[in-house]
Amino acid sequence: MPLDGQGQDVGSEEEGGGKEHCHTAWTAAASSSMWLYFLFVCGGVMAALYALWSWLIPAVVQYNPLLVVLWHDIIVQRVLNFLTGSTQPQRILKAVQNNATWGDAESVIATIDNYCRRKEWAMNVGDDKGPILDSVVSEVSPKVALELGTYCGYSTIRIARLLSPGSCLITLEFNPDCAIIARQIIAWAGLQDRVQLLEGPSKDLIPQMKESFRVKSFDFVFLDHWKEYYLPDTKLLEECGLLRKGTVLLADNVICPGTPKYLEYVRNSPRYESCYFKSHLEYTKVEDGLEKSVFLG
Ligand SMILES: C[S@@+](CC[C@H](N)C(=O)[O-])C[C@H]1O[C@@H](n2cnc3c(N)ncnc32)[C@H](O)[C@@H]1O
Ligand SMILES: [Mg+2]
Repeated sequence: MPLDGQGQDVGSEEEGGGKEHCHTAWTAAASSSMWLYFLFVCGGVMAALYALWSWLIPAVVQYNPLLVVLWHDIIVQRVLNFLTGSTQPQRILKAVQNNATWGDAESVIATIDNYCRRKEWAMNVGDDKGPILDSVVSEVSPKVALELGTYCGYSTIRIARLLSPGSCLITLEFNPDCAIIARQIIAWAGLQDRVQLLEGPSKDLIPQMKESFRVKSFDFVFLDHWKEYYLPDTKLLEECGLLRKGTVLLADNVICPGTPKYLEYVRNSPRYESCYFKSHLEYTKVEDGLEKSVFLG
């Protein structure tokens, strides 16, 4: 009996064990297929988000000035700052160090354009308006040039690489974090000897140009700092006697974000002869352009 009982007991245990084993195998199979399904859904969601982030939204917003600023300058930049623990100028410097040839200005320009077209938009004058800037600089062939607003040094490099030996470019930047990066990018392009980067607000530095930096007058001025300063700084340059008959002012972003007061001034003042070069806001399809204004004295 005990044997039978034991035998019966063993038999029923084996049966129970088999059922349990079967049940466990089913649970394992079900949970692994649930996992596979979960991973598949997550992968799909990630792929869709990536396509939205890197292709669909940029393709849609590139036609609208407000959406461009909202998406690229506010959302994407903040997300990348948060995820990478770095600033946009630091990321641009890294792209230059990883991809551009040391001492080769053209390769620095191409690297920055490539990075800003493919990875993240930045407020450089860019590769659409860049050739217009190049042609005006080449035509003027300035001995002494001024740039208002350096950011990472992209336009500084575009201008400085076209200067003849003995010429120089003074560039002003009031954000010290940008100035640190710009110095390194300008050095990477091999142009540090032709460029003097001054840190501080234009309204304080412009009046010091004659005494502290021995500038008689500028042959060329590139205006590309915050748009509300274009007009007051132009008037300051006039008051300080830093414009001579024939000085060429070239102003970026006169349509987007726009500089209506400056445009009204240079287009209506008898002291300037002004013309517009139509193009696009950097790395987008939004209309923007450069205003070239020759100071008549
Ligand atoms: C549009 S970004 C310059 C882009 C640069 N010119 C390029 O194309 O590569 C404008 C820069 O001007 C600087 N800035 C704005 N207002 C300024 C001022 N009043 N004085 C000096 N720097 C200024 C900002 O900190 C910013 O880095
Ligand atoms: Mg600009």
